[in-house]
Amino acid sequence: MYGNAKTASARAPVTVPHLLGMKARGEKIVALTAYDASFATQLDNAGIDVALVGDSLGMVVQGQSSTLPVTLDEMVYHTAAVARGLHLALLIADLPFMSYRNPDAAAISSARLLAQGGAAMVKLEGAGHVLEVIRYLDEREVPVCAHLGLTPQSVHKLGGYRVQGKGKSEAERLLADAVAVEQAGADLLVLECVPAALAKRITDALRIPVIGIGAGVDCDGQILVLYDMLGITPGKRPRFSKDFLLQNGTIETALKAYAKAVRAGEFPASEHSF
Ligand SMILES: Nc1nc(=O)c2c([nH]1)NC[C@@H]1CN(c3ccc(C(=O)N[C@@H](CCC(=O)O)C(=O)O)cc3)CN21
Ligand SMILES: CC(C)C(=O)C(=O)O
Ligand SMILES: [Mg+2]
Repeated sequence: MYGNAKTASARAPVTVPHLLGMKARGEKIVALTAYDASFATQLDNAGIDVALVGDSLGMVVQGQSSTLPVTLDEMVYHTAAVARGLHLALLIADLPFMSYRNPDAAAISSARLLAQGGAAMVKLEGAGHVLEVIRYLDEREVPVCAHLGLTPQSVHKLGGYRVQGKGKSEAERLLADAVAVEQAGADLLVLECVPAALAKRITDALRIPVIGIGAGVDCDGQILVLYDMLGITPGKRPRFSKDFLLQNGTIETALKAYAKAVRAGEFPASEHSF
């Protein structure tokens, strides 16, 4: 049977070494975003492995048009709320825009997310100068999730929310960045909106687990924005998302159906991939 699908009471909390073991054993990692305590408990009850307090909360909770306005105070607030409802899934919190602009800022920001927010890991976007930040945090025992491909905090440079790594040189660059973040000490990598074939190459090249969103079925795990997979995000939803509430009727069964589909390699299908 799949790794973490036992009843909540029988399961042990998910840890960083546990996720590495899951990759080694070929068990898919199931992740979702969460922004409050009530949904956090729903995630735990459904056997979700990883909960991310994403800065996507700026868009789906606050109604902003990008993730850039989200502040560290807001991330700490939501992370602490999620932590109160979460006892099993590994809790990751996004470092918001500019909160990791240099190693010192990143350490101060991460300390707040871990100490006040109760997160077990922080997530940051990009490579380049961010490699030095990852190294600095890793040396200070802060678990780090890297995030490459479509990095929403770079929306103004990218020119929109578009698939990344399409050309040959862009693909090689992305693979090199992925190897570099692992080398710098990242414990996990989120790969967003990249062609499925490239995501598979990157996943095969890395020792650390790769969690995909719009990155095809061959990643070590999947993540979606919770409100997208419950069909409650207003307006246009990304093509890679799927409404699991529609066919399942309750939030509990929708979350369980998502977890089951990811573990069976049935989500994402080709229509959710690039
Ligand atoms: N509700 C929500 N879901 C998300 O997945 C999400 C957020 N918000 N906010 C932060 C970022 C922004 N993301 C996005 C937003 C839009 C697309 C999008 O519309 N993509 C096009 C593909 C464009 C192309 O083909 O290049 C799509 O049709 O899905 C993708 C990622 C992912 N993240
Ligand atoms: C979509 C995920 C990976 C994210 O970064 C967020 O929710 O902010
Ligand atoms: Mg984010």
